[in-house]
Amino acid sequence: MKVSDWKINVIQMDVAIGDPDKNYRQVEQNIKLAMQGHDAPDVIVLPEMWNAGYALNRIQQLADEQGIRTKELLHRLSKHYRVNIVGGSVAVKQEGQVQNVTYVYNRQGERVSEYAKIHLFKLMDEHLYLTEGDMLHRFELDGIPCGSIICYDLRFPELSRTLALSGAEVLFVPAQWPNPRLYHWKTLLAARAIENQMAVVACNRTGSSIGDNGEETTFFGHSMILDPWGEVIASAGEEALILKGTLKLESIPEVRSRIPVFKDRKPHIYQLGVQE
Ligand SMILES: NC(=O)CCC(=O)C(=O)O
Repeated sequence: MKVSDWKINVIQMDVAIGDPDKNYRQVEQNIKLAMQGHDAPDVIVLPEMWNAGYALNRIQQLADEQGIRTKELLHRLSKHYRVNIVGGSVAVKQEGQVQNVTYVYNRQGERVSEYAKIHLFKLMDEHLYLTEGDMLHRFELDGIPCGSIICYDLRFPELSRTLALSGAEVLFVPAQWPNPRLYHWKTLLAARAIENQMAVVACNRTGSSIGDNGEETTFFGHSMILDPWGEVIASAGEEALILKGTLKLESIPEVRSRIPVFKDRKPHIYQLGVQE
């Protein structure tokens, strides 16, 4: 099935630090809420590290062992509601190592993607507690080629370009991107959309957390849905809500033919490096 209008719901929620039970409950409630009424979405998107938050000192105990709890929840809800779910990301423990992992489920309840964050964010000590991923993944939802990255990965244009070159037309970006870097968040999201001529769907958490070091970090929300021209289709403020927007998928080939960026690339020159 290939669709033309894709209804997206972005769950911009607070995350209770170090309290997975509360977070699994509120994710389930939010997904149920999104599916109520006549305007049900095609895709639901969650934020980064929503199961445990950045309780990194305790992450070995709090992380989802083999991702079992998260996979069960996302499988059950995507199948029951026949909705695609880009499951934000969760802390997952496998063979003693914890990674920041995105699971994606299609409407049939099948897991179609698993991606571990590649660039760990040193300002939030991720590199001290987590193990980085080493592989990008392209997947399809409703016949639409998609890719996902996580938060700090957004600063590395190589990832979204690699995904776009592999055919991805929609990029999902779950995040816990804090103050005071709102300008970077908005600008980088628009840049990734414009340079890759792809739609970008970004889900940032809201609220605040007191970390293990006793410091409070506040998150500004501002989840966004952008079209492949970089225009904002929908944008949230700082409060918890479900951001709704519709992607017109036919605009992707239209934008790509208007300015043929991909045809105009010169990879043989990029590979030569820089002459000094
Ligand atoms: N959770 C993250 O990766 C945060 C990234 C961030 O805040 C940034 O400025 O980059």
